[in-house]
Amino acid sequence: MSLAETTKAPTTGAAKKPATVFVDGGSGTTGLGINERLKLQSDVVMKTIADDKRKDPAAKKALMEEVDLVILCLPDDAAKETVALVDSMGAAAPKVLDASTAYRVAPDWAYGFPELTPDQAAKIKAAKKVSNPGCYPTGGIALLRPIVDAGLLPSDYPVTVNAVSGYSGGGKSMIASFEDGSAPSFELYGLGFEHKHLPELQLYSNLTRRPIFIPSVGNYRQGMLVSIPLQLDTLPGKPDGADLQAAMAKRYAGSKYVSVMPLQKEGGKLEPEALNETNRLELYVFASDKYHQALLVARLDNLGKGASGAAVQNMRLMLGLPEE
Ligand SMILES: NC(=O)C1=CN([C@@H]2O[C@H](COP(=O)(O)OP(=O)(O)OC[C@H]3O[C@@H](n4cnc5c(N)ncnc54)[C@H](OP(=O)(O)O)[C@@H]3O)[C@@H](O)[C@H]2O)C=CC1
Ligand SMILES: CC(=O)N[C@@H](CCC(=O)OP(=O)(O)O)C(=O)O
Repeated sequence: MSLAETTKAPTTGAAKKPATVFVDGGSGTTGLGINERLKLQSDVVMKTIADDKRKDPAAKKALMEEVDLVILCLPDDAAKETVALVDSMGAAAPKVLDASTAYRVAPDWAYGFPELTPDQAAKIKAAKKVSNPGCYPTGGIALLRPIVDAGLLPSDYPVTVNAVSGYSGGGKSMIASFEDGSAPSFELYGLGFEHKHLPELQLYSNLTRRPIFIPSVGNYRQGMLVSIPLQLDTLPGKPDGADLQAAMAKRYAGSKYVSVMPLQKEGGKLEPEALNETNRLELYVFASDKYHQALLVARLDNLGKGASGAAVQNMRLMLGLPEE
């Protein structure tokens, strides 16, 4: 057994000493958010890399030999490079949690949405490699999967997902363009029907037909709404809003971070920033019995349950630590 192996903390049950974590890409938007959250956790120790070595593969590898888990907060190509390093480490390899898009539909990775199904948290806990979900899919999948599983929405239904995000969702370059005034107040994007979140949105919602996904970004820093309109009389069995809300409430009963809100029949308003700085996700069903129409809406912080908050939730599962 190598020296590095002997330094690995147990990953099941309560750790006897603090677990060790390295955040690769720790100075980016998602990495900084994770660092802020980890400062509040006494059972996890962060190992940091010298600033002038932060893109040096040899320095990364040496650090990864010392830690139980590495969290990748990198662009996709850089994430793939670090995963190749991990794969070359044999038994000394740490567990990997990747915040990029690179491995979200890879069959040998666990998808890091613990609330997806009743057994997903156990899969994440047991996995060596976990992909942290995209922010928009977190909202879309959370709304769709329970109603597809319940048979209320056919898996080949023509689903449309609309969403708005704060500009921090685009990382350092988008933040700079909004904060220097060069970006518009609001814009639609992803208009080529190719947004990088579509594969995971379709796969983990259990949809056989590719959804239409139209994201947008507004001139505010963080917070997101993901909404899905439904013509209820086109669904087999003609469910009403209460049926949809009940299926979601059943799936997420007892969840610490996902809340299914009471059925909304009086209309109203929703703004995207209410859950900022939390790891929470709220799910709403707005419905009209008169017109047989419904709107499903997820509200979350794109930097919280949509990125860093979810990463810390997954990290704790992977390290065998209790929920925060
Ligand atoms: N922002 C968000 O809401 C979300 C982001 N994500 C994902 O998380 C990942 C990071 O995104 P985000 O934090 O927004 O991006 P940022 O652009 O804010 O940060 C990326 C960081 O990675 C660093 N970096 C780039 N290449 C390397 C390398 N080879 N080795 C070490 N560090 C490197 C960059 O440094 P430098 O600037 O010096 O190149 C930068 O600090 C992406 O894959 C993104 O898709 C996921 C969910 C939500
Ligand atoms: C507003 C904005 O630009 N948002 C980003 C998604 C943020 C996110 O979840 O990123 P990853 O899937 O890369 O992890 C985008 O649409 O590309």
